Amino acid sequence: MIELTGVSKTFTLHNQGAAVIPVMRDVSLSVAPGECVGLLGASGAGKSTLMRMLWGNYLAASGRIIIAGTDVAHAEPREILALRRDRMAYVSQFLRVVPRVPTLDVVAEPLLVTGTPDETAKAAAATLLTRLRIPERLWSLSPTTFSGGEQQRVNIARGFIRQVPVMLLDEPTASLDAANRETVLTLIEEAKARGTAIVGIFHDEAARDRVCDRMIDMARFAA
Ligand SMILES: Nc1ncnc2c1ncn2[C@@H]1O[C@H](COP(=O)(O)OP(=O)(O)OP(=O)(O)O)[C@@H](O)[C@H]1O
Repeated sequence: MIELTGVSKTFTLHNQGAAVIPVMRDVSLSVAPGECVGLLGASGAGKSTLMRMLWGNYLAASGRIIIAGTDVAHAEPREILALRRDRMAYVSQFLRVVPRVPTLDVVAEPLLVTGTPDETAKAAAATLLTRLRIPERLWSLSPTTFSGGEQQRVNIARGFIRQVPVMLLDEPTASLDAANRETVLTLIEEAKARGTAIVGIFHDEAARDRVCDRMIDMARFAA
């Protein structure tokens, strides 16, 4: 479902004398449907960079990154957008939303854009918001003023509302209390059981031990 072959990445700092920073080289990795792979490595090892490459935000200097049939290392922007719309979800640590859009709509949006009827999408959003303990009185408000943990749960609800073949998770349990952390780990287990291939960064070791089938140490790919 996710297949990386010979991937390398360098950054060129054009505003600093075109300094070249090699970040990783020769990354080969495959993640099967239903498998969860955790990225390990010291700060600066390239975990976030790899996630951004999988998401199609950063180009690779070389290699192939095949995700659910699309080579994101070489795809046209419209192919990347189609992949994100239909086959891949990214739960980042931070919620980025258009101001004034109600929480229920923020969560339902990934379903609405793929043609799910309004009522069905909002019912699915309500179910997830309930599971993640966001009080109903907040659903009609924009999440921009929510607490860090509330925003993270809205982000998680939005990420898990569709059943997609590939998910990227960036510290999905970082600012959560025990009960919500448990819910998120159950959501991850449910996604795996449905066949979703997952790559994640988990600083929470117990969470990592529970949901990850394998860990990949980015030190292996140091450039
Ligand atoms: N946009 C960028 N431009 C230039 N260099 C970058 C950019 N993004 C990341 N880097 C560099 O790439 C290296 C890897 O960074 P990255 O954020 O992927 O590490 P990380 O393993 O996720 O670290 P952390 O655990 O601290 O988040 C760092 O040396 C960083 O300075």
